[in-house]
Amino acid sequence: MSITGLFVSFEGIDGAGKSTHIADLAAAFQSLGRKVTLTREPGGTPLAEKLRALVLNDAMDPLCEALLMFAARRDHLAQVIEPALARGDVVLCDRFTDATFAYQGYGRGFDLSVLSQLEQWVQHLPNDPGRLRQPDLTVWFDLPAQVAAERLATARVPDRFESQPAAFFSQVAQGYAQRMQADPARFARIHADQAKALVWRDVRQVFIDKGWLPPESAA
Ligand SMILES: Nc1ncnc2c1ncn2[C@@H]1O[C@H](COP(=O)(O)OP(=O)(O)OP(=O)(O)O)[C@@H](O)[C@H]1O
Ligand SMILES: Cc1cn([C@H]2C[C@H](O)[C@@H](COP(=O)(O)O)O2)c(=O)[nH]c1=O
Repeated sequence: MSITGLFVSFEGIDGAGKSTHIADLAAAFQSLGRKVTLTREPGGTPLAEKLRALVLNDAMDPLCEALLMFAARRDHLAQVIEPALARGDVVLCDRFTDATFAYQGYGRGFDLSVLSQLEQWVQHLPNDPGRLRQPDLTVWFDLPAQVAAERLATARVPDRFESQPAAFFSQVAQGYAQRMQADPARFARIHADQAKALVWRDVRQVFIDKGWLPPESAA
């Protein structure tokens, strides 16, 4: 019997708490005997990780930034995501294309129609060019920009994005809200301004409601 691959992306402004919960989700799926591919964007392949280092650290204009994000995504899809889904893995991806719309589109103000065109070019399915690869589920960690800034203040040295002002992240958050409005069935919005244990409870519940994880008592 073939197992169907599952593609889940995690989104939110920097410091929203994605990484904190992705590893626990991976463990929950592994305990069910599922093979998990844990990955991130930009990044996930040797080439895409090099592009990540460039976009996170080097000054560039918004078009260059958008092109590098999609170039990294193209390699990531071809080398990691599509093969993993074909094997039947659960792919847990820290950010995907919604981040490009939210950060480059809403944050930087870059033309959304150009981003849509790049999305068509990069994400068409290998065996069905008329369809785009999209996550089966996108978990959006929604956190006020000010709270995220406070969490990150002590956490690490900020990169090009993390050093943006709170106003930038409010625009990015608006971008995520628009993406969710355009495709509500794909999104689960998590209220990330709660204690870690409560955020985890809500994240886990989303997967239980989908029938992808068993209820707590049966786990
Ligand atoms: N619910 C929470 N309450 C308080 N602090 C939290 C909570 N969740 C995460 N944190 C802390 O906030 C910081 C950022 O969390 P995390 O790295 O998981 O965010 P992220 O969304 O992955 O960020 P980025 O996208 O920038 O990598 C970490 O120091 C983490 O321990
Ligand atoms: C995929 C993607 C990412 N970004 C930004 C968002 C973050 O600031 C960084 C990645 O850092 P993280 O700690 O791994 O979250 O990159 C972006 O601007 N556009 C994108 O498409």
